[in-house]
Amino acid sequence: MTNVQALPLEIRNLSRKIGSQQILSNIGLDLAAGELLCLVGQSGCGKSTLLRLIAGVDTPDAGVIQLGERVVAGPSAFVEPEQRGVGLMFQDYALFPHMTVAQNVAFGLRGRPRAAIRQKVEETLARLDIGHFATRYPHMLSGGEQQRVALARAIAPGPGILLMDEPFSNLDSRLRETVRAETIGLLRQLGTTTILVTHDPQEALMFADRVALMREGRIVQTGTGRQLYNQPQDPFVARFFSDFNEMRGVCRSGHVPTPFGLVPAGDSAREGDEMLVLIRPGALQPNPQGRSGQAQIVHRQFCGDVEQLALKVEGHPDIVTIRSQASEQFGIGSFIRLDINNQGAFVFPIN
Ligand SMILES: Nc1ncnc2c1ncn2[C@@H]1O[C@H](COP(=O)(O)OP(=O)(O)OP(=O)(O)O)[C@@H](O)[C@H]1O
Repeated sequence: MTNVQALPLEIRNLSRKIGSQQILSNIGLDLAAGELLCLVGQSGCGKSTLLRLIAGVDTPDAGVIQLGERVVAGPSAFVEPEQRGVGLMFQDYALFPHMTVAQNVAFGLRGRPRAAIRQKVEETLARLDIGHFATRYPHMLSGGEQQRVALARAIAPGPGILLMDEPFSNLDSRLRETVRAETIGLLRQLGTTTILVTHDPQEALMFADRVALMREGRIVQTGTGRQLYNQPQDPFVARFFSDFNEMRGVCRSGHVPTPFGLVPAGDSAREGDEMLVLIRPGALQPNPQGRSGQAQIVHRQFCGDVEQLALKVEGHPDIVTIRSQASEQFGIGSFIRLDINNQGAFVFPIN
C-alpha cells in the first residue's frame, strides 16, 4: 500500500480574525510532497486554527491555501472539506462508538463502490496490524489500539495531506513513545505529507523534517530541528527548545564579557551595544584551568547520565546551572572553575 497522492502544500499571507482578536497574521508555509512538518508553539498561539483552515472547517479572512495544483481557499476559491483530500487525526481520536473498527475505517471511504471499500478497509487494517479487531467496538480497545484505528481511518482514503493535532498527548508516556515511533514510521513508509501539531519541543526535534514555531498567530522561524536549536533567530526561539543561564553584558571589541569568559557578540553587534547572553547548562563544564571566577556548588542532582549542579559564581548575581558527566563527583560547598563552550552560547541584541 503506497500513498501516491501525497501533495505539496503552499500557504501565503494567511490571516484569521475572530471578533476583535487577530488569531493568525500573515502565515506563510511550504511543505514538499511527503514532508513531515511539526508545528509547535505555546497554548493559544493559533496552531489548531491553522489546521482548521487547511482542513476547510474554517475560512480565512485573507490569504491563499494551495494543495497540489488546487487553490482550496483564497479570495475567489473555497473547496469544501470533504473535497480537499485532507486526512484528520485529533487528540481525542473521535472514533464513532456505535461503529465497529471496520465501520469506523470505512467511514472515510463513503461514496466508493462497496467492494472497493471492503478491500481498502481490509488492506489498511492489515497494514496497521489490527485486522483481528475489525469487528470490535472502540470501547473494547486499549488507548493505543484506538489510536491505531484512528490512524487507519485517517489514511485509508489516501489523503493528499494528513493533519494531526496533538495525536499522542492522551497516551501515557510509555505507550506514547511506542505508538509515536510506529505511527511516524508508517507515515514515512507511505510517504504521506503530514503536519503534526505538538507543544512538545523534543517531539518536534526528534521527528520532523522541518519545524515551524508559532507565537501569537505568527510563524517565528521555520527550519530543520537542528537549525532552530543551533541557530535560533531570537531569544523566544532559543528558549522554546532549551533551558538557559541568562545574563546581560556590553559588546567590547566584538565580544561580550561574561563571568565565564568572552563570548563572540555576533556580526551585527556594535561597540557598546547592550546584549543578552544565553548559555546552555551543558555548555559550562568544570575545568581546573577554566576561565571563570571561583564557583561554589550549592546544590547537586543526579540525573543518570549527567549530574546537574547549581553554583554561585564570583561576579554573577544569579545561581548558575550546569550539566556535566555524572561520573564526576563534586561535594556541596566545594569550589570549582568553569569553562564555556561557545557552541552552546547565544548572544542577542537588547532592543
Ligand atoms: N471560535 C473561536 N472564537 C473565539 N476565539 C477563538 C476561537 N477559536 C480559537 N480562538 C482563540 O484563538 C486563539 C488560538 O487558538 P488555537 O486553538 O488555534 O490555539 P492552539 O495553539 O491550538 O492552542 P492549544 O495548544 O492550547 O490547542 C486562542 O486565543 C483561542 O482562544
